[in-house]
Amino acid sequence: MSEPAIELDKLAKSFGANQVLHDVSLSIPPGQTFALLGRNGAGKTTTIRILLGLIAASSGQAWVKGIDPAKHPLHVRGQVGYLGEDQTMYPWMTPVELCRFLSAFYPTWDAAWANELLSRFEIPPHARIGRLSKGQGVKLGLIAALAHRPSVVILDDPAMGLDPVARKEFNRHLVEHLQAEGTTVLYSSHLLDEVEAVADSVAILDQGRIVRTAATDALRDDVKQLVLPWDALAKAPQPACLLDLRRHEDRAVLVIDQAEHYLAQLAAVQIEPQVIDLRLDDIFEAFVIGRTEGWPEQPRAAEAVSV
Ligand SMILES: Nc1ncnc2c1ncn2[C@@H]1O[C@H](COP(=O)(O)OP(=O)(O)OP(=O)(O)O)[C@@H](O)[C@H]1O
Repeated sequence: MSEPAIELDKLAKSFGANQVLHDVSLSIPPGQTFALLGRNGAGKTTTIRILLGLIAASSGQAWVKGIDPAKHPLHVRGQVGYLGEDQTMYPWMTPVELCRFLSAFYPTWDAAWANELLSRFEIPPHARIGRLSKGQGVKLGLIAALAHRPSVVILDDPAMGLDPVARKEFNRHLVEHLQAEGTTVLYSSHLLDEVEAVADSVAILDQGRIVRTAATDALRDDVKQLVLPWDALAKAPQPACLLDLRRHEDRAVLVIDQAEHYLAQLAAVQIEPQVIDLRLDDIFEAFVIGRTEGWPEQPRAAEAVSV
């Protein structure tokens, strides 16, 4: 098996007394498009900054293409295409000048592709960068990150600040182009419907901990919403992987991980709930804000309930 393009092993990070990453481990194979999902403050940017050697982990290790960013930060940054959340570029240059400037640093700079992206993204080539709109600045940052054709690309919320058309352009064209080229892409995002369309795998980061990592399709297969009469819960085994439990009038609405296993347990007590497929945003929500308390007491003598 080939070496992972990106690997994290039990990464922890504290800022003073505030521990913001706990035991974060990940392995991303080459060519994969991997989305890091988390609410504000979950630790996405901190993880990315450690991967680029911009900050040091408190403990644990990270590797990009086998290189330790804590020891060789410049080597890693030379190999990776990176777009940060608050990328600042040289405001006095024009986009064309910036591309020329960057091409001197990267022997692999693809000037033709940079020009094609400048025109596809409708960036005024000769305007001062300081005068560009926020979205134009993000697009220019993407070009700067990608035009040296790195084999690993790390993007911190690349769609932030882009309008819906530009986001589609990013997802449909740019990410698909990178996928076709076999580039490894790690990106953080809040826009889950767009992630769903392109990410091979996702990790859900909640308060500095990875609570689930899976191939996007497998996650949709594993996590389901089940609807059954509330009274049936008393006869149902309590699920080991309950993510959310709500009562809607006389019905119980559950979100369950490893749903297939739990459905078999329910079938054994003659309960056949309605099974509903979930989108990635609902799955994410169940993991990070799901409520699991309130399971009814088991009755002393359980009777079979059919629904
Ligand atoms: N330099 C720093 N000093 C102190 N605390 C920090 C520093 N950088 C980040 N933090 C804290 O670490 C936590 C995680 O922040 P981080 O920026 O990694 O979150 P995020 O998941 O990227 O959030 P967002 O989606 O809002 O960008 C937050 O509580 C933040 O306040």
